[in-house]
Amino acid sequence: MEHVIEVRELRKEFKRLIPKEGFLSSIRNLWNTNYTVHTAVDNISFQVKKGELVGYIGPNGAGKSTSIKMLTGILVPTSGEVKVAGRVPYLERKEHAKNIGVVFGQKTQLWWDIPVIESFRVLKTIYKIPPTVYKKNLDLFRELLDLHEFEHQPVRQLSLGQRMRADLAAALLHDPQILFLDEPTIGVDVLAKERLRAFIREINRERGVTVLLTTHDMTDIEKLCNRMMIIDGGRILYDGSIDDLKKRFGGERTLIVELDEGQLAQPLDLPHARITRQEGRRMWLAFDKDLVTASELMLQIAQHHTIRDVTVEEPEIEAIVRQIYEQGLNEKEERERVAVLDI
Ligand SMILES: Nc1ncnc2c1ncn2[C@@H]1O[C@H](COP(=O)(O)OP(=O)(O)OP(=O)(O)O)[C@@H](O)[C@H]1O
Repeated sequence: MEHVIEVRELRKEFKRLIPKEGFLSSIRNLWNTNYTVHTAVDNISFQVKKGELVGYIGPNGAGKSTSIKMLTGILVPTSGEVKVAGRVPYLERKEHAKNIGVVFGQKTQLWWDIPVIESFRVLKTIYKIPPTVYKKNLDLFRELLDLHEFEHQPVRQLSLGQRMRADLAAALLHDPQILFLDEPTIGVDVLAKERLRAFIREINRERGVTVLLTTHDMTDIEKLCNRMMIIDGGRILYDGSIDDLKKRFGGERTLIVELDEGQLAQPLDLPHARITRQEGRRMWLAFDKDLVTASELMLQIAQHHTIRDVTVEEPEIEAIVRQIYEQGLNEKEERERVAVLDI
């Protein structure tokens, strides 16, 4: 299958000034040539197939925005290769722009003071969108995103959820093959999030638009993506399916059993489970699913106890990801490599 994003050994370093302190420091800083070099993206490699919807996650400062900026052509890499739809983004910015749509949740791409529909018309001219394509897309986005509610209002008057809907539509008017979404659900309420997710799913499935989604919201990832990449300290720590992530790092599941009154006096003898919590007649039993299944555990308990109710809790993706960030961060501290240059 065709790869629409190809990244090989991609690296981005930023120079940071080491400020001089003391007498006349602000003036002396004008001639300051002491820098530290910070590696924001550290030789990452990955490929994305046409039509994939990939989650790109990582803690603050991990290198997500820097990588997205290299993929969209805003930043020039320090070294390595990047190709999007067969083009090198920073070398062919104009042609590249026709292939991609970009939404930054924190910052609108629309003009603040003019009505949304006028911004769309400007984009139609900039991207030379044929009238039939423009009309077809606008009609569809009006229907899917209820744009008519606010399309004649200037962007500055819109709620955050409305603004995201307008930004999503704007990013897709020119039929791009690839959509980069940087926190598209940030700050919007639960219902509005659902609506944005439904739209992203629709354009991915129905139009085959490849999506790279950056978010801190694990529900976005669970509801939208099959594949997830975790970046930290500029390196990719995980690249695979969410199911595999749960299998590899999910560790324990929990069986919650509610026993009949008066049975708690008899101890539970379960070699492959341990009690992690108890409230009244309810017990939380952690178990490794590779050693014992939930139904085997229930049978073992039922030999000596009467079970009134039972539920199994899956490991939460949020907790797994938190664990990976914590472990990753420890490693990162060990390999902190900051070279001081005196240019
Ligand atoms: N223009 C710049 N100059 C110097 N350092 C930078 C610059 N842009 C980013 N960095 C640094 O590079 C690292 C990666 O930043 P980046 O913005 O890519 O992180 P992120 O994963 O997008 O974080 P967040 O989730 O907070 O948006 C950070 O340490 C950041 O301070």
